[in-house]
Amino acid sequence: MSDIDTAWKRLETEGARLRGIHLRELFAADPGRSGAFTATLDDLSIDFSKEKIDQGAFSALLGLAEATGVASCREALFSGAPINLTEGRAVQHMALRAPEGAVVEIDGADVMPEVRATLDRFLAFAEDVRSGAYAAADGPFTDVINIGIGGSDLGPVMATRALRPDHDGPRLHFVSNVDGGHIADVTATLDPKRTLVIVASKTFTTLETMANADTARAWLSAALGDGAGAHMAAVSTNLEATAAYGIDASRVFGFWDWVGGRYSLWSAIGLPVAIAVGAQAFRAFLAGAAAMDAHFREAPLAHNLPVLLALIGVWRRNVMGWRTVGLIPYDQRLERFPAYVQQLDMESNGKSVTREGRPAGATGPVIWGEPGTNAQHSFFQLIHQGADTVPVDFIAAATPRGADQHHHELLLANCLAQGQALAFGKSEAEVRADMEAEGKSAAEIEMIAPHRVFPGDRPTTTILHRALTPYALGRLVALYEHKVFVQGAIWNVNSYDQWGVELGKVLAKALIPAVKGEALPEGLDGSTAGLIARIHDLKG
Ligand SMILES: O=P(O)(O)OC[C@H]1O[C@](O)(CO)[C@@H](O)[C@@H]1O
Repeated sequence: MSDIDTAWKRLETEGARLRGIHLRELFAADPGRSGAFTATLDDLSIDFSKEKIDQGAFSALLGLAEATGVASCREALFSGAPINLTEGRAVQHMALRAPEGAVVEIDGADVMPEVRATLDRFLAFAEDVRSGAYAAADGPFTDVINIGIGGSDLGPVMATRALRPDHDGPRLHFVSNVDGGHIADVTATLDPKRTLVIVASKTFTTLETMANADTARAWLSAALGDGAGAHMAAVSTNLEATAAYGIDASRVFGFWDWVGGRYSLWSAIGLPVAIAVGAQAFRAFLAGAAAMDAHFREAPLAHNLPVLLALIGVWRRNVMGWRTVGLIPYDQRLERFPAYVQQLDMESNGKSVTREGRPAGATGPVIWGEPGTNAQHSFFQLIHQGADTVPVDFIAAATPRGADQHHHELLLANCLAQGQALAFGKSEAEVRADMEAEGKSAAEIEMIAPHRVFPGDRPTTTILHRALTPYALGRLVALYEHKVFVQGAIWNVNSYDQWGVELGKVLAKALIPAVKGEALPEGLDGSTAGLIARIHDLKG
């Protein structure tokens, strides 16, 4: 049996043992377990004491990390080796936030001079837009539309909303969906004469983005004629395509094929964020991520935050067999964080073959979520009393930014209460005692009590930091990036390709003529042909 098989076997044994032990019992046996199962980096902590693990399981998880070579995979990542083997590329988004003086070599060449020059250039442009040094014909830009999708959209949207207290630049708007309603609704409220449009696309070929860019250009041209071009900027790795599209090179900002789309927020893809919050705050955001990079690279596995978060995920997914994870920020400004992590995690580790092309076991879980406390009043019912166990990550800040302290205390109390209720629940005996104290009749108690029982034993991990500053946001995003990397290493999948999105793109292109009313593609299946016929009927 290989070391890896032995490590998995040991975990199975630990899982079988712990499955039968309620979280209440784990806390009764070791009331101080939050000390043992909390890891910190400065003001950031991860408390995983409400997960169904104990020291035996924890040490088995660390054994798995060692057996699967997480530490050597981590070195390969930072070395600039082409670990994205299906595309023959290095994975080096960390270079985009590397500190002053760092040298990062890819293919034997230091990429940092170019990275720094591009960062300086796009931050200078952001400052020019903010100050009005680069202005619209009628005065400073009041509004900016970022057109992009996936990694060219979710990161900028998420970060712009998260950093609302730092937002002192022009208003930001985001158009991603090819649904014409999206761009129509955004442009309806804006003045083209005072709006800058950024077309953000790593490939500059994405159907949705190019269709929206064409529509935006037509909207600008209708108001500005030949002046429309001055209202457009682009971010891409495909500089030939941006030139062919006619966007002036002075407003085109590049990045590199060793930056995956869902890891590109740190590159010029972050331009809209920089326009919103300014260069200084953007640099603080990068510094926060760099601090997490240094921690991830240097900290021993047992105290390494991304490694621990990844191991908790492996325990939930592979040992306990729970298939989804709720990501619930108790922070309204992180409202798009679950969607951001959803792409980061599910596009990276939603794989079913190993790096060698053989069948992989259970890999990336389904990630979803909404901010608390809203989540409590919608789907938390199922998490408390549903038939499935749904593990949850909570994220909260100890202090608010630009918001009322009293509200924040209510928010935190709710976050903590959910973790308590999920872990410890409320037994039937407790429910009956409460109902008796409320003066309910024996018949009513008999009928209602089972419905009021909370089984508990439902795991949560709580991530806490001081405040959601640009630095803290950078650190948080990098935490999840590296967690995804560690899980990919353990599952032995390539976390950096996304072939699974390709087939739909090809099929959609082939169907466009038929949807427009031309001939159906040859050999089209009966269901799709029937749906197209129905669409034409309904169009009339
Ligand atoms: O930035 P691009 O090249 O337009 O791609 C957008 C998104 O599309 C994807 O390639 C998936 O289709 C994502 O990985 C990417 O973030």
